[in-house]
Amino acid sequence: MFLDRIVNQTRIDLIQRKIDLPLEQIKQQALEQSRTRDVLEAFEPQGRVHLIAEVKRASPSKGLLAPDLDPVATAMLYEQNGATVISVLTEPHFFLGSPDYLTAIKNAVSVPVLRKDFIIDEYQIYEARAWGADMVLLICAILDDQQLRHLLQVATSLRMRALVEVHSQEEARRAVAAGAVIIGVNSRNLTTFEMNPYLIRDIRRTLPGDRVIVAESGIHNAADVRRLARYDVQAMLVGESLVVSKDIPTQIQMLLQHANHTTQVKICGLREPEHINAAIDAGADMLGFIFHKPSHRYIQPERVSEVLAASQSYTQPRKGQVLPDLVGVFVNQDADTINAIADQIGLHYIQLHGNETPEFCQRIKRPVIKALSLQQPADLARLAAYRDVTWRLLIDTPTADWGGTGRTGDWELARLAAQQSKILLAGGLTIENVATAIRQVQPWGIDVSSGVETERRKDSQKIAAFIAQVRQSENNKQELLEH
Ligand SMILES: O=C(O)c1ccccc1N[C@@H]1O[C@H](COP(=O)(O)O)[C@@H](O)[C@H]1O
Repeated sequence: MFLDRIVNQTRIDLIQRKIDLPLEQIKQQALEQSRTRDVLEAFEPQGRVHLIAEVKRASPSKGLLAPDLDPVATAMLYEQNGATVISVLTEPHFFLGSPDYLTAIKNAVSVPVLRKDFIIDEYQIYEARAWGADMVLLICAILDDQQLRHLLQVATSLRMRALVEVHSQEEARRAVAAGAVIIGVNSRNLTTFEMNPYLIRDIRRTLPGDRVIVAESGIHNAADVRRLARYDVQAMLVGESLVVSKDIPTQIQMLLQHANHTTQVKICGLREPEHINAAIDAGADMLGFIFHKPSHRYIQPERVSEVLAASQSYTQPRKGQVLPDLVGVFVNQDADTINAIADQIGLHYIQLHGNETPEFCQRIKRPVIKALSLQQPADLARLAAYRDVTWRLLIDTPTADWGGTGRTGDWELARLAAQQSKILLAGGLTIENVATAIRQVQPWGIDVSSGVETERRKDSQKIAAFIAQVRQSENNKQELLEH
């Protein structure tokens, strides 16, 4: 198995390196280095997704990626185009890395540098520092609890930061218990090389809010990074899609643009497989199901699994396609019922569209989208009480029917709300008005139901046209930013 092979090889290599340069000497070299560059400072401002750009020639899962790559020139290009941290492979056998690359890169850039390697011994941390690294990778899968704590403590004693990598809930729990501040969720299983793009979503919501989360592996395109914006990661670690790119600056700008300035789209009130297909094929980010019985869009909870199973796009996504997240919409139901339905269907978010209080939101065991309506500027003050106990706020048109009425609200008030919080804008959005809404309100996401229906039934063509319109308005925004 790969992980065993690489750890064995690392042990063998270490024996020789420790003979060539004993621990006391490498420690001395480490201590003689100038101050580390602080990764956590580099991750300011919070609320945006930073890029850790990786310099690697090869990987065991993909083979030779970029045989002619110039490590220093590539790292400089990364920095010039907005990378916050440079990750450097130093492992020579499987990744064709080298300590020399790390030192040369550290001298050529002004951002922090990560030693990306299979660290199993404190000696390697002193080495990392001696070579110039500001941060080290610690992989939970190859360390027991005692080793993890010890290596974290050695890194801290050298004023280095550690990126503690996990690939399961159990490893995430261990990382937190060991005191890891920066936790990387690797979508790739290092034993089988299998990818699980949904792992970050599931692990993210169990991690304490005060940890810095890094998404690792398999980050290639706009849809990949749009998802990361939903999981509130502070950084994405990207290697392969950069080193194989023919145009690295454009690839970096695309990743950063879509991770930080894209508009999330939720298509709500779905009840039929063909409309789920249409939403997925068009690139919807979230699918909403209404569990409010008086609504004509009501769907029985047990029916949701059936319609998803009958949706070909959901059960057999195209290669590389990542499925949208599932949102359940509830109005003034009790928390136990909501939590039970969420578990039963596997909902990812709960939208509360009634009079639910901030205290009630805290009883929901999934990230909460709280719908609020704004009638006058004074109503903006109500948002504050919900901000810390919800995942996102949703601004909908005030109506007696709670929502889904097809009526637009006050976009000026919504714009003010969007300046304070990441909001979803809902209420009367249509193919015709959505571009204006995005331009005027600048919401984090938009939510539509009536506007993609014909005679009270979802309309696949309208769903596709609506999402295309949103993406088009983003392209226009990008062009405006560039000129
Ligand atoms: O759509 C419904 O029937 C509904 C019922 C009760 C609460 C919320 C509901 N829908 C939400 O309303 C907006 C969509 O509004 P519109 O139809 O586009 O005007 C969205 O947040 C839905 O989740």
